Amino acid sequence: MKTQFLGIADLTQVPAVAVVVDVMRAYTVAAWAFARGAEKIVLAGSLDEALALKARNPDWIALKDGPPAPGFDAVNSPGLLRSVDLGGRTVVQKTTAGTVGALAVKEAQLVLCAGFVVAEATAQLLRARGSDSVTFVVTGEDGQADEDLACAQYIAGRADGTATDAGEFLRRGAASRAATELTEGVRQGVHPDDVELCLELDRFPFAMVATSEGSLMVLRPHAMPPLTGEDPA
Ligand SMILES: O=C(O)[C@H](CS(=O)(=O)O)OP(=O)(O)O
Repeated sequence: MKTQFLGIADLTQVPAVAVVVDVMRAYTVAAWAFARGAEKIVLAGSLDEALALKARNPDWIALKDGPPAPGFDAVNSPGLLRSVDLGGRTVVQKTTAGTVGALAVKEAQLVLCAGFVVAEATAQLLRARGSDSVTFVVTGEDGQADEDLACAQYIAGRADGTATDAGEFLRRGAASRAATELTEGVRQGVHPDDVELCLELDRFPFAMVATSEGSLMVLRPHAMPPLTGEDPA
């Protein structure tokens, strides 16, 4: 499998297959939203768009990163979201890096959004699709976020059968600047368990697929069957 790892600003062409990685915290949060029952997540391009969508659909849950803000129902924290019942709800998510990265590749034939919590399911879906060329979008820190790059490299390895041990990749996530900022209170809208939750390998058995639905980009879970027999890696 041919792979490239690019920051959002480095995307000069529409990739055929894109895996948008945001470990801390957008796509860990998205996975938790689905685990808590959300039907779908609309990825908003701006705070104004998120608020406009919420105004048109008052039963939707508007979520943003940073501190709580008027008009929004939730923040971008897996630790805070994990106790919220989202059964059947639509979430509108706007974050600094993760949602921006997905919207930057919305023309791709296949867009997956990922973090460590859905790593194996994401790799499994890439294998199932027979993807021979995959662009990983490293969303954080202008493509330099090591938790995102580590997760992307791990998924790439799992997808092409070369990676077996997640330990070093997870250690890089734990040592990343984002982890430090979340732990030391630099970022806002944080629960003390957020870093640990973002580094839970394969917590969920689904990949997350983003598709265009009318003018919106919509993320949905894609259940993957449990692996049987030989480990493909
Ligand atoms: O919520 C997060 O941790 C970040 C926001 S920031 O880097 O703290 O400004 O958003 P994300 O898009 O999930 O990386």
